[in-house]
Amino acid sequence: MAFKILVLNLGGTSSKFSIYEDERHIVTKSISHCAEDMAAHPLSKDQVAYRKEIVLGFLRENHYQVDDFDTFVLRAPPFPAPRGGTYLVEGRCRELVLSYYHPDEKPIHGNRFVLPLIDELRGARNVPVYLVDPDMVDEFSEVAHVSGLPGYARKPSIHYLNQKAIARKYAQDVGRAYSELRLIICHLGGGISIGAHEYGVAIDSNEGSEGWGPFSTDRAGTVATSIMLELCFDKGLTRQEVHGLLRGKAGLKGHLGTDDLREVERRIAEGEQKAKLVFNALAYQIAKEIGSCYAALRGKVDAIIFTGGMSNSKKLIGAIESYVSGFAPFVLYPGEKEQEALALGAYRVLTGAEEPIRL
Ligand SMILES: Nc1ncnc2c1ncn2[C@@H]1O[C@H](COP(=O)(O)OP(=O)(O)OP(=O)(O)O)[C@@H](O)[C@H]1O
Ligand SMILES: CCCC(=O)O
Repeated sequence: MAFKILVLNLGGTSSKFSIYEDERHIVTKSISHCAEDMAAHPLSKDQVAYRKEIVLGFLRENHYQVDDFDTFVLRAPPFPAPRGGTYLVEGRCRELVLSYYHPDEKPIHGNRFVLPLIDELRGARNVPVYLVDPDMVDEFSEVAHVSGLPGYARKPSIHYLNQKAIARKYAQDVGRAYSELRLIICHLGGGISIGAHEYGVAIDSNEGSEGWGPFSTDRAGTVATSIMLELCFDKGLTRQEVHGLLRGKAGLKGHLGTDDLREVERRIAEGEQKAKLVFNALAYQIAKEIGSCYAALRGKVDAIIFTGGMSNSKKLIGAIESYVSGFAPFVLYPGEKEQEALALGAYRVLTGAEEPIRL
């Protein structure tokens, strides 16, 4: 009997569900949630209810029931995982994952409420739940950790799961080992993370979740200290309001009222000058971040790889290329390899090929 694996990958604005039987992909459904649906389910607990119904619909469409599954595998929230691998969600690991769930607050990202959703789905059944290659695995070099503020190290926040899966896929496609390549990997999704990978190790990156780097669909990216001070102390805003502004009402959404790059492209095609300027600024900031990874890799780069939903945009890739095309060849893997990476990570531990990590 094959192991039946349900993969749940909830993004900020998207939901991706897959069913695998052993290593075999059966079906995937990918949904981009429209702004109206997100607004109709404003709190994290509302999102649990909303997306649970979508999962159940996906199972019905494909003639599966929740009880058919031997395991659930999830994209993890950004907890400080000590290393890459497959984590069993029990004990301390479970506590850490649940510490990101704030039912009565606006959700930051789907990975924050996916475990409560699974808990509702599995009920009393003791089905193992796994996480694979969590986003906050820290492989920074020693020098990359040092910030200018003593006591506050620079820390990575990259789409670790997808960055690693894409790096391995590229290595396989060119018939080389990931451990012998120097790569810049640009995950252009709801969030943007750009990583410098040196011989199989992500030695530096921007802070894709909450911090420095390019702005993204709805996040501000780098913000000057003086602006932070003004927001925190001069505007009478609460901590939650400042956070919501920087992550949720910034980036494309802040400038143009949409976090959908396809809509931005449509508006540019209709002649909207502001959309054009913001689009060009996005490409410019991404190119500059690629430049910083290029420096981290001492200018020796085998490929600059693009992945994530926004990598589908030929216009965006073209605009980035106009700045950094001379650095290294561009390689495109639009979308992501996260579903497969999650399923195979769970499969390895189910079959005993790998020990799960327990915290
Ligand atoms: N064909 C396309 N052309 C242009 N942009 C696209 C296309 N498909 C998706 N996008 C854009 O990609 C972005 C969403 O990317 P993606 O689905 O990878 O994000 P996510 O999974 O929600 O978040 P994250 O990648 O941070 O986990 C949106 O801005 C969307 O408009
Ligand atoms: C690395 C960024 C992951 C997220 O979108 O929070």
